[in-house]
Amino acid sequence: MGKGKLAKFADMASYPHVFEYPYSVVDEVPFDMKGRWHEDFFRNDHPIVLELGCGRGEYTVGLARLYPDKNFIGVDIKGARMWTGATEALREGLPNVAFLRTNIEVIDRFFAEGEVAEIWLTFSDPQMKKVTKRLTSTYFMARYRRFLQDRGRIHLKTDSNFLFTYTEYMVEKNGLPLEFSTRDLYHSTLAEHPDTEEARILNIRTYYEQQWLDRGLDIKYMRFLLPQAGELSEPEVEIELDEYRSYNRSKRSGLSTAK
Ligand SMILES: C[S@@+](CC[C@H](N)C(=O)[O-])C[C@H]1O[C@@H](n2cnc3c(N)ncnc32)[C@H](O)[C@@H]1O
Repeated sequence: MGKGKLAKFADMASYPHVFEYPYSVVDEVPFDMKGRWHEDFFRNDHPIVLELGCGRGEYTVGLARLYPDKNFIGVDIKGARMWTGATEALREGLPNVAFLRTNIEVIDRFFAEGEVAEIWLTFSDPQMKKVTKRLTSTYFMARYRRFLQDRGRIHLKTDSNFLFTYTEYMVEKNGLPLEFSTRDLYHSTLAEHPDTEEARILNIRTYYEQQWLDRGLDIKYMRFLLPQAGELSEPEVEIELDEYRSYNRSKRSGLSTAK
């Protein structure tokens, strides 16, 4: 039988590579490692890559295996999910993996200016009702800028047409350099070049990704850079909502488009 939540939480509290700072304690407990992840935890100067909303941490662990010369930190608020990746990394003895359990809204409290090289957003909730909750909104981009290197790379892998379309508009409106974009990952680039490094990276499948693939949905992927210069502005566009999300989402607004 699998472990229950309490046993997972106990494991997490004892893991040396897991840092737990949910919103409720973040004001009271100082975080001494801001600006010191290289020196105090990884003990190298390799680039740091975050997976925001990592769930079970498939990308954090999968990328860490592929790139021993980079450091990976999975971030999520759900400890029982994160336990899976954290336990795998520990069992394999991966020295380049950490997990941070916190709310992404306060992510800039944990990293100093320029400390992070790349961000992965994997199957993030599209947050169709509220733009400031969307992880690719300019609200979050402004936060990422506080710790991401100039022209740091952001990867978005998603099933959501809404989130992908919104992000395309956001990138275009702000003139962010777009490195790559596809609306049907597994029937285009990867199928044509299965042996490339890019294919190895993009073939890592997350828990949510597998569920959407099983339903026959196309997986979308884009990669863009976030320069430090220039003011960011929100795109004012109406985007069609993802209808299928109503299957497993309890509340819907009844609208068919959103900004
Ligand atoms: C749809 S799941 C995707 C999980 C994983 N990336 C995957 O593909 O299987 C979204 C994840 O983001 C986390 N999340 C969403 N908003 C968050 C926030 N503001 N702060 C921390 N975690 C958040 C949730 O807890 C959840 O695990």
